Amino acid sequence: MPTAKQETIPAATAPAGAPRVIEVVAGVIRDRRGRILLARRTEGRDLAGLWEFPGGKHEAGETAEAALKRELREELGIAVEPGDRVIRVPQAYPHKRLCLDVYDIRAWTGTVRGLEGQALAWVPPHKLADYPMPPADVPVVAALTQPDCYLVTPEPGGEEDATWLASLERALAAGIRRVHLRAPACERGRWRTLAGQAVAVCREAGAQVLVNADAELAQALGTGLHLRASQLRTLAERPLPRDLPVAASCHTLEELRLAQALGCGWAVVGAIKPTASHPDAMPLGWATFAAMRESVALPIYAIGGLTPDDIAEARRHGAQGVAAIRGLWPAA
Ligand SMILES: Nc1nc2c([nH]c(=O)n2[C@H]2C[C@H](O)[C@@H](COP(=O)(O)OP(=O)(O)OP(=O)(O)O)O2)c(=O)[nH]1
Repeated sequence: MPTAKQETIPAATAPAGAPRVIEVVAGVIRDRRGRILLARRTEGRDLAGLWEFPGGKHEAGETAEAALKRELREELGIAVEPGDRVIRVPQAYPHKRLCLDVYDIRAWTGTVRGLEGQALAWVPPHKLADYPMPPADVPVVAALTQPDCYLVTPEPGGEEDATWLASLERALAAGIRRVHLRAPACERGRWRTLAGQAVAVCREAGAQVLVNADAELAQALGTGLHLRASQLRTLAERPLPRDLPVAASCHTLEELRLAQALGCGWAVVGAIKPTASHPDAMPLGWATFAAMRESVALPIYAIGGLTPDDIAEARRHGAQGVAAIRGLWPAA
């Protein structure tokens, strides 16, 4: 992963007439119990009352590392050693555009104090989402608490079901913890049985499961639901209860906005690179991905010709990580 020592990267291509992008750097500071420090934005400032990761704007000519060290000394009275990047989130607000570049703090010394009158809270990672935060922080919290790989299953096709299930088990053994069960070409009866077996295998491994498109099958199996982009236009409300995840595949900003309005937990956007399944499709590329991500506050996986080797690049453009069929399915 890149570190804060690296130079600032230019933001996504700005739409014509868009305001200049403000570079903001923030740190994930942990205590010995693994809790993460949040600070509350004080009255009279933009986004007052919301909780944030401590940090602030770059001063002219400053690197991310220098800005982070200065901000955390001024705001909290601590000396920090920045580590790996968590995620860099391009985000548009109604009156400004910023890039929130978030780094893990590898080590720190001193006593944490709110030197600017800000309230502070040490928060266990699983409780971060309970704190009201600015839109740019939604992908940050997801990056800290949710899987960076989202496996999309390949069609079983002519393969034996047992062989396909054994491959799924190998993917889970390799660390996959979020699975999209997808086989639109599979005969329905066969798929219902195979999907049921796959859900059992995923649960055994502690992985979260979503089935593709079929809300009835998701309800029957008690899984989440991954919507096709076309379904976003037909649904008036979230098709599952709140405790079950709903996600969506999106190709346009309009679809991303529909996914957000519907209450999807995350989206998948691509194709970033050319893929074997869509060799003639024009790839989106990372800059367009980042420009799309700027306008919603959703965690977004990048898809299309990607593997785990692309996770750092994905995070650098504001993605939660990578979604893939071939890139995450073990070789036979
Ligand atoms: N430090 C920090 N800032 C964040 C986070 N999320 C987020 O949207 N921001 C925004 C709020 C601010 O607009 C900007 C950070 O600016 P700042 O904290 O240095 O400065 P400020 O209060 O003077 O900013 P402003 O009112 O002029 O916008 O980034 C976050 O998690 N941490």
